[in-house]
Amino acid sequence: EDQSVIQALVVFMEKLNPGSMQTTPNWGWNTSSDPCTSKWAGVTCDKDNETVKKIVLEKLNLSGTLDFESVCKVSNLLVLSVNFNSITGNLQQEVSNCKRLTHLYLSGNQFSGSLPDSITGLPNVKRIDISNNGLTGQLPDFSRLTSLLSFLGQNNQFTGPVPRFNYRQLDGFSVANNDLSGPIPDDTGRFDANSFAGNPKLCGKELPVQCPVKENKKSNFRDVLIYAGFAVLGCMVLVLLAILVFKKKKKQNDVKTHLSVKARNGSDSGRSSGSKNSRARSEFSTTSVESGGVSSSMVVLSSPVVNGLRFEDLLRAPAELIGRGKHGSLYKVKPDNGVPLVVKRIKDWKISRDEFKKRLQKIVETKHPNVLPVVAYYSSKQEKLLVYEFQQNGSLFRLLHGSQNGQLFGWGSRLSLASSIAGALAFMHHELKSDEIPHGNLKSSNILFKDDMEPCLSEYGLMPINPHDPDPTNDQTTTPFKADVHAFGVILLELLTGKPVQDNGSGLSKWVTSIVKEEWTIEVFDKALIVEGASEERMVVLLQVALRCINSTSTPPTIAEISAMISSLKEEEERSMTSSDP
Ligand SMILES: Nc1ncnc2c1ncn2[C@@H]1O[C@H](COP(=O)(O)OP(=O)(O)OP(=O)(O)O)[C@@H](O)[C@H]1O
Repeated sequence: EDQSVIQALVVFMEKLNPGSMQTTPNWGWNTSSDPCTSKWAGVTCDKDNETVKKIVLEKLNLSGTLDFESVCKVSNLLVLSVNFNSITGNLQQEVSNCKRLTHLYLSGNQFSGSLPDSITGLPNVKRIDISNNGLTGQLPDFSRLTSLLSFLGQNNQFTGPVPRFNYRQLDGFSVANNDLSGPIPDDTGRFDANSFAGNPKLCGKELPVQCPVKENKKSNFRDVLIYAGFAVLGCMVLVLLAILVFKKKKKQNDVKTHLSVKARNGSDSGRSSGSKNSRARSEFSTTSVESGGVSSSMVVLSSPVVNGLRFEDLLRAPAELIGRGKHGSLYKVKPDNGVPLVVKRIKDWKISRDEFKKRLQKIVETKHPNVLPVVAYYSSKQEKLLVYEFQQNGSLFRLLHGSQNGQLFGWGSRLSLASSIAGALAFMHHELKSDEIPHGNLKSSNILFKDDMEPCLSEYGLMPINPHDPDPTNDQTTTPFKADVHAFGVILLELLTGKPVQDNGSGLSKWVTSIVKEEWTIEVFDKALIVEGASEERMVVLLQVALRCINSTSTPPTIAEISAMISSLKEEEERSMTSSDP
């Protein structure tokens, strides 16, 4: 580090009253040594040992004041933690000089005074923990901080309203036990009463104190006029909308009638029995019945699940649209006295009937207990239908991001799911390599739980492989099999972070990679896993496996290699479970 920075750091430490700490061996923090090469206590530097990146001084009985002006001279400082000391005084507004700071931990001290507004000028800050201090005054508007992931300000004496944040983006938030007042903002979403408790002047739906309903009895003539104006405007918008919807419907209907011209059973589209599913049914039936003599084109596989199912039965049964993805729609269908099924309808797949049939035969032959079998399929020029058994226990996506947020989905189960799915995928890749049939659309909504909660891959090999797909994983050097490995890496990240995936997982993998670079890896893991006390060491290993799937450019590992790594990790986990008993 620069001599001037070293000097600033020494001043910073002096103001913290390190007292007897200075005599501990390897303490450092003096002008005659370098924080990186001499490894000062609590200091972490970059890989090349050139600049300080983290300063973590927790539980050291430090009692002075926090000199941001000095410490922020470290221009690359990412992490500053002084949790659990006895530091006093105000928080200087120079905190905002630490421009690159991502983590600020000041919990468990005796800071007083108000939080400087300048804190909202830290463009990269992700975690702020100022809980358990004696801070007062109003909290500033945090909505500018678009990188913020958590704010913990509980157990202080803040007053005034609950400030604005990008609540939807936060995974941790608390202002409990302060003296805040007024309503809690509408968009706090998944933060429950615990995040706000202990503020007697706060009101809200989930709090003991309800907000008063605003009464507006004295509406005068002007108000009436304004409302009338709005009402007229509203009506116009509604009429416009109705026209638009009507037009669209008409267009759709045109297509349907066109498609259903050849329908043998012309009554299908009009058979509205008055049940609530009738609309969905007609949509499914009319577009699917397009080809005459359909029975013969439907291949029903000899599975007890669909014993004797005929195409007509499928069309006659009530169908409910449950998904409309990039490649087609998904319907839940309950045939008379049969088990519930799902029908995937894929449109515009440029594949000949023969090729499709051959492909499906291959897929059907390749059976694995963790791959959901196709129970019937049908192909016509315009569309392909694939039938599976409906899985009532839902998908991995739902388990991780549904109402329970993965709370009850522990580390052991996640690791074992990863191992089963990797194993299944490795098997399928091995068997279908020469036919060049990868999964093609691997994601957490395509991992379903069977009745025994064993995970299974659904929709294997269904996706049209389009060479012009702008998908970054589909460049020339990337075979479709490699794309599966990449997608599997993204699923591992989802399991580890508990965060949903958008844009092909590139956002999530960038985020994880950046945090791992910061050497603050624990930050990426799902809180539920940390709370559970999952082995950090093994989570890090799985994270490295995930990053290898995602980041290897030229020669990514094969799924078989990945599968082997995960099973040995799982064995290690199992061994530790049996040996850790006292
Ligand atoms: N066999 C099944 N049983 C129960 N639910 C299913 C079954 N197959 C899919 N689902 C669920 O139905 C929903 C819609 O599935 P669909 O395949 O249309 O969506 P998607 O996977 O997001 O899109 P796409 O596969 O077209 O990219 C998903 O939540 C999926 O988990």
